[in-house]
Amino acid sequence: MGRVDDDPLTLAISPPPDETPEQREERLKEEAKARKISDDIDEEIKAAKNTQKKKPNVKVLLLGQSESGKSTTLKNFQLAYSQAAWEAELLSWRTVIQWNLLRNVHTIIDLLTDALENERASSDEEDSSSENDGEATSGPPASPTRRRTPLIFNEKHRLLKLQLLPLRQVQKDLEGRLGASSSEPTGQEEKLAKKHGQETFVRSSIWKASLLPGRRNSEAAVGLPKRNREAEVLQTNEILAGLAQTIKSLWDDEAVQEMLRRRKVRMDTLPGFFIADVMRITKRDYVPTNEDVVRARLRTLGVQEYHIHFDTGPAAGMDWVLYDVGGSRTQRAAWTPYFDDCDAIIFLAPISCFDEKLVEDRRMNRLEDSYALWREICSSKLLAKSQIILFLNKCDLLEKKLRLGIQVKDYVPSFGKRKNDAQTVSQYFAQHFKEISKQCSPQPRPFRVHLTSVIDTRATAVTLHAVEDGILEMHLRSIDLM
Ligand SMILES: Nc1nc2c(ncn2[C@@H]2O[C@H](COP(=O)(O)OP(=O)(O)OP(=O)(O)O)[C@@H](O)[C@H]2O)c(=O)[nH]1
Ligand SMILES: [Mg+2]
Repeated sequence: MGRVDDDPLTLAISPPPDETPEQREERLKEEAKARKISDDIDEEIKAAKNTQKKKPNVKVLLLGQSESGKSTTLKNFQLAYSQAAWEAELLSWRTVIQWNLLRNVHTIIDLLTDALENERASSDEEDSSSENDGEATSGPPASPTRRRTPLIFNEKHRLLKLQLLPLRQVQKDLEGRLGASSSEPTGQEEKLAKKHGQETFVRSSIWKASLLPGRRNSEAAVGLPKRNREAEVLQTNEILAGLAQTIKSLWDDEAVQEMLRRRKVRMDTLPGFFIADVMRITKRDYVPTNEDVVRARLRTLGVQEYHIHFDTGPAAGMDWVLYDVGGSRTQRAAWTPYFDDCDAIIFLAPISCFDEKLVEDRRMNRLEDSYALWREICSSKLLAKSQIILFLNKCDLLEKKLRLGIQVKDYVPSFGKRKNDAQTVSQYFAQHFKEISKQCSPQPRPFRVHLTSVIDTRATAVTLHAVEDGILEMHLRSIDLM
């Protein structure tokens, strides 16, 4: 091994042996200058790297059909990573929950009205001796068009209807506060509501700020001075507290429950189901719980941007931008401009919907619509480099349906004679999504899937941590490549 002095580089840059003191001083000055330039360059590179790492926020899009659980997933992000903001906004959800409750009430009242009218029509034609004592009857499901429907309602029900009449106006007021707009229907409730001329489409972008006490007026405040608004809120709370017991009587009524069973309306599986909690949520000092907020239903219109700042964990110090979009067909054209530059898509497919039809197109099976949408997203060239994470959502409802004996093969013939249990069914659906991803992706991409029930905030927090790690890893890798 040679001595350091023999090293050609050392020899080349070492001072000449006959250097004078002036030359030495000059040389040292030059060396200091060069060192400064080199240090400055190093600093610039470091700063550039830092800004590169900070500048492009992680950009995530939540996609999927309407009612697939996109906004609910967003709420889970906020709950897990922006706790302070989440808690500050809890109270604003009270209005949405009250509105959801009133929609439950009016779904029942509309069915009841229908049944009562039907009763009158049939009793006109029937022998008056056929009227019973108003007790609920058992037997085949009642159909509104079928004659000789056994009568199951009495004066009590007409009185309940009358007592709850003021709630129509309260619902309208709440819609005004939330920013009611179009009349695009969703599901059974909306169909009925539409029939009765109710507004059912609520804009979710602008309502929050105006509903928090002490917040400044915003677009959603619909022109009401703050004091009037607060008075209106108090009045709503009072009316609801005053009618809570009547709403409970309606819900607990055996004939009403029998009517729902016969008409195959499973209220507890409808989005925004709160009537069973009426006594709790109409208390004057009610503050929504986390679970109430994730169960609250408010449709998204357009594309809404949310910023999440990570304080802890592997993404600490970073800002993520999440885009929550409206999922119904008319809303989907607005998604594409957001594909550019997108790090990851969280795609939600509600797998409990295998036996349901799209509200906006009653010929289209909801699972088929999810497959078609997934195909489009996977094949998008703009998204070729984006990570796509699939949430097969509403697994809790899938289990409920299968327990009720609903057969997947009746709606998905290719499912054949496989076991009709949640595990087999979800794996079967997952496999189908996987194949589409493999066939349609412009370049190979890993298939990442999670079975979720995003109303379960604890389980979802665990899923989100896994998602966070995956997205972050890919984001940092893409920065390294820049
Ligand atoms: N039981 C159950 N309900 C869920 C689940 N995920 C979402 N929901 C409920 O389904 C309803 C619709 O969820 P959203 O998150 O509002 O749906 P979305 O995809 O944002 O719908 P749009 O805004 O219309 O595109 C809400 O009332 C949720 O509480 C789930 O996994 N299980
Ligand atoms: Mg939404």
